[in-house]
Order: sequence, then structure tokens, then C-alpha cells
Amino acid sequence: MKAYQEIAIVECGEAIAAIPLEQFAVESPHPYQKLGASYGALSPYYLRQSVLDSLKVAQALLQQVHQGWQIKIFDAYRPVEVQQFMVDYTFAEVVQARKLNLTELTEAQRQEIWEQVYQFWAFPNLNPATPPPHSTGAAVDVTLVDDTGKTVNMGTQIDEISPASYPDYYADSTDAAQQQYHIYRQLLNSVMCKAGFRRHPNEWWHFSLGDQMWAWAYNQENPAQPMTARYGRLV
Ligand SMILES: C[C@@H](N)C(=O)N[C@H](C)C(=O)O
Ligand SMILES: [Zn+2]
Repeated sequence: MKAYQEIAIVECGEAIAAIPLEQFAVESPHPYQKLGASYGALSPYYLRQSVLDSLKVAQALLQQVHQGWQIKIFDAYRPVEVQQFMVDYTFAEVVQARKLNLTELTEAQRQEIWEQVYQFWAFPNLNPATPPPHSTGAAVDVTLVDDTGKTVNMGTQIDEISPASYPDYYADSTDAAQQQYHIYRQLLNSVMCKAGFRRHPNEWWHFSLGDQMWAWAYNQENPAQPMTARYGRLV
């Protein structure tokens, strides 16, 4: 169990809303649908109404400092079944990257690889007290697009399982390109935080507002007035 999962959830009942895709840049085709993940009647492009409103605010803030830039949505709503699909996919991907055979892993290798996967992915938990963040409709994975429509290089791909995905990985680099990755990560974090979001400690691209991870991050900053989460699992 992760620390943020101990935060109580007092569901506020706010509806989810379809993201107006024409107002943002969007990763297309959707990265998990492309792999065969099934969303049933919904799609990944839903968020709680206030979370969507705040994402629009973040993009407006971005455009105040960089005219013509956009927030690019990589992923938003994710049913627990898709969370399961993606952790299994990622596990197999790490096994393959290490040139190991899935059926011949030792228990120690299996455990070590799961630990790596769960550094970046939430457990596909059906317990309503500990929902995966994206299953609440309050989490979003995003990056930046510049005024020419080009996706900004942030130093890793979204979902890359490596220390380079940690938000401050390039903070102390003396390499000019890597310093620029850090500046762009800070820019993304700054506009998202000003709009009310908080970032995942291990992922430069994952932000949430109103879920357990958000309340946990908020409480780290404001321990005197602890918050509960207002969004639980959607279905
Ligand atoms: C790995 C990334 N796509 C992600 O969303 N991670 C968070 C922690 C999650 O699985 O909810
Ligand atoms: Zn995420």
C-alpha cells in the first residue's frame, strides 16, 4: 500500500465530462487503445467536470507565456480493467527488454520486475478505498506541444520505466539539452500546479486534482489543514 492510498475518500458525486479534443493537442491513436485495451462504452477522453475545467485553465496559463503552445493529452480516464491490461503489458515489456523469458523467471526476478512496474503504475485495485488514480476521472497524463505543432522533447517518452522519468532527473545536469528538458518539465508542472493539479513524484507527465494522490501531495505542503480526496473510482 502506498502512502497516498491511506487518504480517505469522500466522493462528491461530480459528473464526468467528455474532453473537447479540438481544444487540446491529443496523442493519436490513443496509446493504450492501439495496444488493444478495451474501454467498453466509455473512452479514455473523459475527466471529472472540474478537472477538465482546470486543465483548460492550465492551457490558458501556458499560452500566456508561450503563445500557440498547447497541452497534449496522452491519457485521462482509465477503467481498472485497462489498468490491469497495462500493468500486464508493461511487465511483459520489461521482461522482453531484459531479454528474459516470461515462463522462465525466478520468483526473485518476478518480484523485482513487479517492483519496477509499480514504481510507475498504480495497482489495478478493485477496492473502492484504494482506486487507481486514472479510474477516478481525476488524473491525466500530459505533455507540451509548441507553436509549430511539434511535441516538446521532455527527455523521455511518457510511460518510460526509467529513473530519467523522475521529474527532477535532469535538474543538476550540465548538458544544455538536458537542462532544457528540465526547464520544460518545470514549465508543465508550473502551469498545471497553478491550475490546481499536483504531480506524481516519479513521473513528469502525471497530474491529478481531487484524488487521493492529489490530497496526499497537498497535505505534504499544508500539513496543518489536511484534505481528504473528493473523487473515488467511477464504475
Ligand atoms: C504510468 C502512467 N501512465 C500512470 O498513469 N501512472 C500512474 C501512477 C497510474 O497508474 O495511475
Ligand atoms: Zn497517469
